[in-house]
Amino acid sequence: MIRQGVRRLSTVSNALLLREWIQPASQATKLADLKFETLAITESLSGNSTGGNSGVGADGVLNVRLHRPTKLNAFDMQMWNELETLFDAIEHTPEVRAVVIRGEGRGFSSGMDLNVFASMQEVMMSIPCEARKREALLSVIARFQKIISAPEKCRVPVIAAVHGSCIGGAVDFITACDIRLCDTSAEFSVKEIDLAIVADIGTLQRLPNLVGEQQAKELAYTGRSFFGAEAEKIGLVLKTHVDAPTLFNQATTLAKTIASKSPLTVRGVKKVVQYQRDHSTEDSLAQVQLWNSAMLYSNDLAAAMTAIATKKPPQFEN
Ligand SMILES: CC/C=C\C=C\CC(=O)SCCNC(=O)CCNC(=O)[C@H](O)C(C)(C)COP(=O)(O)OP(=O)(O)OC[C@H]1O[C@@H](n2cnc3c(N)ncnc32)[C@H](O)[C@@H]1OP(=O)(O)O
Repeated sequence: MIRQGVRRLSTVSNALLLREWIQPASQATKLADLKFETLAITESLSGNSTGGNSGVGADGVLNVRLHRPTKLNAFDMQMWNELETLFDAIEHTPEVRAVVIRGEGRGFSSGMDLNVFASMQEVMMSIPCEARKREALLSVIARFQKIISAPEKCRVPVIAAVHGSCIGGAVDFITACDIRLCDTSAEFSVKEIDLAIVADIGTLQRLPNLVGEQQAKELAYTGRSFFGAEAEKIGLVLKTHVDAPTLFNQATTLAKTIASKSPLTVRGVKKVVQYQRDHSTEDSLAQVQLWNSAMLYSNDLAAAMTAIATKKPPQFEN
């Protein structure tokens, strides 16, 4: 009797834990339960925000703001940690179908908080062994890279809506997003060269794919500022809008459109497009064969067919 009871208890908890792996809903990482200081989750993308966290809207769009407006949304350690937590929580919140991210106040972000560089040096200097010091620095750079890569790894599309300054680490961040939109006030700079740093958290890896190697090198060698119109011309952003309200409106419309599509299919498109970037056409065609032979016959296909036949919008599960 006792052994049977033990077996049943462990079967139940195994199933529970497995279900969390498949569709995680752990309270600790649910978006609505998180409190952020340097990020704000807002009902809409427009208007000013005083912060707060209202969770994801019924439309499946998560509106995120970098929220240190008095410091031009520079990434301090709190913000790095919160971005990591945010993207982890998005994976654990199935209702999120698309993410839009913007900056609060005067711009998107002025990149790494310069105080972090000073703190990094202080922490590294406190490690007496040269090898361990370098090992520690390597692991710190790897952690920054992981956080910057989070939008690319995210299971849903992430749209960056850039107004005002977008400097250094902020360029690293937006190049890992699926789609970048901006307004005419957007001012970009691959600023690391002016700090005598080889940009090391993503820009030099992703920017050449977006704008071409020669153009990426010119921007990274000079650190010069360039504005929305040029960013669109060279292919860094998809579109430059006339002003910030229009930008936020258009970003929201795009996110809502994406969120209305089959989430399973959107996830597939993201994976397939990402795979083709890093593989040959032949390998990528083979990958999509596998994807669709596994995923084509979904409830979403049936819902889409019914929607076409009945001329009613389809309803998809997350
Ligand atoms: C392992 C490495 C990992 C990551 C590496 C990332 C690399 C980078 O991100 S390099 C780029 C670093 N960023 C910068 O160099 C930008 C510095 N800021 C500026 O040059 C200017 O602030 C500006 C963006 C040109 C805007 O100028 P302005 O409009 O005149 O505003 P300010 O008065 O200068 O700024 C308002 C307020 O914000 C503070 N602030 C702005 N940016 C930063 C920042 N990056 N770090 C820390 N603080 C910043 C600025 O000091 C002001 O604060 P006050 O308290 O009001 O003085």
